[in-house]
This record gives sequence, structure tokens and C-alpha cells, in this order.
Amino acid sequence: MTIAIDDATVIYPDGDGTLTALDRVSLTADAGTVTAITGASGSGKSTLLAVASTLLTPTSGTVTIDGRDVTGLSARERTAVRRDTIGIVFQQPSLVPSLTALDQLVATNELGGAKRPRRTVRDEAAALLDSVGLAGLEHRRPAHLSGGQRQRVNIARALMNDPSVLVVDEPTSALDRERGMQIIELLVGLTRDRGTATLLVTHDDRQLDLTDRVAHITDGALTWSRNDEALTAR
Ligand SMILES: Nc1ncnc2c1ncn2[C@@H]1O[C@H](COP(=O)(O)OP(=O)(O)OP(=O)(O)O)[C@@H](O)[C@H]1O
Repeated sequence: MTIAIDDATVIYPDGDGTLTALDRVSLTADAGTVTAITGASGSGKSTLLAVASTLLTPTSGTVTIDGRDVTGLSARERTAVRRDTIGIVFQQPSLVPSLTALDQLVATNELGGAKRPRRTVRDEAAALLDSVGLAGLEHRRPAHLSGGQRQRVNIARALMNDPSVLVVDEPTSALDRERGMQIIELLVGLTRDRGTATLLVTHDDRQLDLTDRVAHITDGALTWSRNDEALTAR
């Protein structure tokens, strides 16, 4: 298994008291599968993704990625784990306005500190843009791309470090239904091709049929709505 969250609880300070945002959540996900995470606003979905992507250390419980327990690592070590093994797609594409689609991907790689030949990195970035359906648009800046195309750049950028885990927070909330479904189909295809363990938060029930498993969060507690053992054992 690629990622294992074991008995994770997150407690935030809340006024004079505390708020339990995640309540003893356990979740594992394998390479090449998409796990959907649903739940009402404020139920704990983003908190779960923050834990899965090492942005937030749980108050108790552990997170294991590629067999390594990352929970006890220093902030610096966690940053390295994130850079090397995790791809993150936020709700709104946070692209740099002055950079072309290709340079958004190249810049991410350079920020990561990777010392690889620039030509190789550009070739990889171009291939990734092609794989998300943006061949021919590599040199456009964000203002000259549609919302769906911007989200595709965002997804391609998250894959630049060839992550084991892909964490995706409501990628289609700014898109119409059809374009939203196309983005989910793309994410499922990329998950299969690149072997990521993908965790996908979505509010759109119509997208769930495209995913392998569906977990539901209520007040921080996780239950499975659909958990196909045959797929997870793969
Ligand atoms: N930094 C924080 N400090 C205190 N409470 C927080 C913090 N972040 C989130 N919470 C609370 O934790 C709970 C879970 O929040 P979370 O953002 O994980 O929910 P969500 O399911 O992602 O919601 P939405 O669908 O609205 O994005 C909420 O009650 C929220 O108010």
C-alpha cells in the first residue's frame, strides 16, 4: 500500500475549548486507485487531505507513505517528503500569471531544488502537458486558458515530481458539470497510468461512479460508502 493513515485524530483549539476535526480516522490507499472522500462542509475533508499530504501532523495517530512513517519527522524532513512523494491539487489553480503553461511546470521543478538538465525538465513538462490534453497550448499564459485548461495545468504541475500520492481537493468546483466530469476522467486515467494513490475530495455525487472507493466523513469520523476489496487488493 502506498499511503496508510492509522487512527489519526486532529484536535484544534476552539475558543476556550477544543474541536475534534478528525476523529480516529484510518485509511489506506494503493497505487493506481482513486479514493473519493465526501462529506458536508466542515466535516473534516480538507483536514484529512492536509494530514495525508504531511501539511498537518495529526494530534495522535500515524501517517505512513511508501512504507515510511512520516509523523515524527521534522518540518524540514516533511517538506522533503512532500516535494519528493506527494502531488497536491488545490481547488483553485494557483498559477503564476506571468508564466506560460510549460514554465509553470519547469518553475515548480526548479523550486524543488532538483538538479536536472533544463532540457530534460522541459521535455518532461511538455510530455505531461500533452498527457493532460494541452498539446499545442504549452506557451499560453493562464489568462489565455479556460478554467478547465488551467485546472489541467494545475494537475500536470502536481505530477512533475512523479508523486506516489496525489491529493486533490475539489478540483471541479469552478467548472460546469461536463468539464468537471472530464477533469475527473482525466484524473482517473492519470492515476492508472502513473500509479499514484489518489485521494479526491468531491461534492459532486455524479463523479463517484468513476472512482474506485468512496469514503464519507461525518463530524471527523470516516465510514466507507463503497470499498471494493478486489480493487484495493490489486
Ligand atoms: N486551523 C483551524 N483551527 C480551528 N478549527 C479549524 C481549523 N481548520 C479547520 N477547522 C475546523 O475543523 C473542522 C473541519 O474543517 P475542514 O476544513 O477539514 O472541513 P471540510 O470538510 O474540508 O469543509 P469544506 O467542505 O467547507 O471545505 C471545521 O469545523 C472547521 O471549522
